Amino acid sequence: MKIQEFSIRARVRSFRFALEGIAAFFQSEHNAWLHFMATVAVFTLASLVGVTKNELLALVFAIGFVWVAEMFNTCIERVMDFVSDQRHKEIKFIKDLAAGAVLTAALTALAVGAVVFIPKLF
Ligand SMILES: Nc1ncnc2c1ncn2[C@@H]1O[C@H](COP(=O)(O)OP(=O)(O)OP(=O)(O)O)[C@@H](O)[C@H]1O
Repeated sequence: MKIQEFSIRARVRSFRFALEGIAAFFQSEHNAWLHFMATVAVFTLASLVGVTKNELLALVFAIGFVWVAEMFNTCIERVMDFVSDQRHKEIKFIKDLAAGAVLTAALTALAVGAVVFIPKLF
């Protein structure tokens, strides 16, 4: 593989493609809007009840973790649909595992949210 020279222009281009990817995620996936609303709700609640810097960091990481898991899940679903439009047990395994990863991330975020908010609310 040819090693390319570092170029600010190429980096800016890659960054633009990444932003286009995020925009496409919002345009094509209803789940993106659900995550967005959940993200707004969490930060609104955090500002209302007041959180420490460490609690805020935990919330930011937990939410980012869910966003990243959902985006990779979407990539995996798209790749699988592109590879084959037939039903296949290997595709089922791959898609179910990717969905399981999202669920794991969401449960992790729920646990973080519970640890941060429950003592402040009850
Ligand atoms: N080609 C296939 N072969 C076998 N099983 C499949 C196939 N495509 C989908 N499935 C099954 O259907 C489930 C849902 O797949 P699908 O691609 O429709 O995701 P989705 O329900 O749209 O997910 P999301 O709500 O995250 O967008 C998969 O987890 C898998 O169990």
